Amino acid sequence: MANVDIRIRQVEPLATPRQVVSLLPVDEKTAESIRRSRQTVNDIIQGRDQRLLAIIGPCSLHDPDAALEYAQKLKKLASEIEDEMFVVMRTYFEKPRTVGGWKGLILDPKMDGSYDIGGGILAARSLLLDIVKLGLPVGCEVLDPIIPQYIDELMSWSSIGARTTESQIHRNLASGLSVAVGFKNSTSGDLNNAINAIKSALQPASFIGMDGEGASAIFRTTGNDCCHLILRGGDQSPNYYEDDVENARLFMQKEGVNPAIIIDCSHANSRKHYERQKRVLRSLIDQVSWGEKAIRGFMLESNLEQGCQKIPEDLSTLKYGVSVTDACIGWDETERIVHHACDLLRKARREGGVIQPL
Ligand SMILES: O=C[C@H](O)[C@H](O)COP(=O)(O)O
Ligand SMILES: C=C(OP(=O)(O)O)C(=O)O
Repeated sequence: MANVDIRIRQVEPLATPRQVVSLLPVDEKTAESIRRSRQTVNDIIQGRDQRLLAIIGPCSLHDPDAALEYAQKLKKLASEIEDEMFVVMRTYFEKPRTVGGWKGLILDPKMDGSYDIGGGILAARSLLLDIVKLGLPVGCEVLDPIIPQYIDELMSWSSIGARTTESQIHRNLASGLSVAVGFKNSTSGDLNNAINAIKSALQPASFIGMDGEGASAIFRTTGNDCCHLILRGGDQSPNYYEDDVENARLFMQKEGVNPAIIIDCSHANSRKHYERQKRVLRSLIDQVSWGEKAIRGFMLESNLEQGCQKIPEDLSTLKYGVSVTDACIGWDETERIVHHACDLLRKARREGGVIQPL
């Protein structure tokens, strides 16, 4: 008996990226609209477009019908506020768990521990295609380094989560992704790892990956000049307050990186109380109105219905439009607070560009 793979139970074939892409191709009109939205995101991150990047959507997507219904509502909202905000739908299919739990639609689309990853990749790509065809850009967390081969041409923005920001594999990946990449601060609240990640991903990298044909390949990247910091709060406290943002900006400037900051209204910034996201949003809108230029956008965890639910044994009892991971604000509240935020920004601009601090 060979001494290899002693802890591998089974190895199964998986469709190559090329096969999946040819089954679910993107048409030229949609590809062009993705190119444009990527450029807008890059312009916001690099300070050429003064609007806020608004990354809004469910903590995770588990039901394609509900996700598409949500996307239709978000598309309408996006066009109502496009003078102040550029909306990207949060379309998260991979969930990094603290210990365990459902790991997202790509890994476990049937939500029963069967890990039908082939089915999950098809479901995710098909849903992303439906959403981008509405003219709504999408953004995902990149967790597994191979998955981008299957979906990255559809994304306009991406993030590296708090638990992987320190990982060289993810930094290398970010240096080669076609989109702007936000690095979250660590779960402890430490910013060093994220700033180091931004510096690292700016550099060209070489790493081993899988190409479109499913073969091992060496990828050599150009480096990514659209990486930015996402403040998500830490174990001890939130980090969206004025002092936190100022400190982060000064730190980034000192380290010679573009001071582009996105504020995550959820996670440790809301202390995982979904209804507190609106106070984070209000604070960052005030800071932008007072002239804080480093804030380039925000993230909101929002769904059709508020709250969250445990995944039940009997999946037929799942509540429609309710998150199965972190709790979200519901749609009506999302519309209300985002409209309110835009009204405040418009008012600030009318009153002379920005409202001066006292
Ligand atoms: O955004 C989702 C969660 O905060 C993240 O995946 C960690 O979740 P967990 O602590 O419930 O595992
Ligand atoms: C997992 C997430 O966030 P974080 O990495 O900040 O915990 C998330 O945004 O879904």
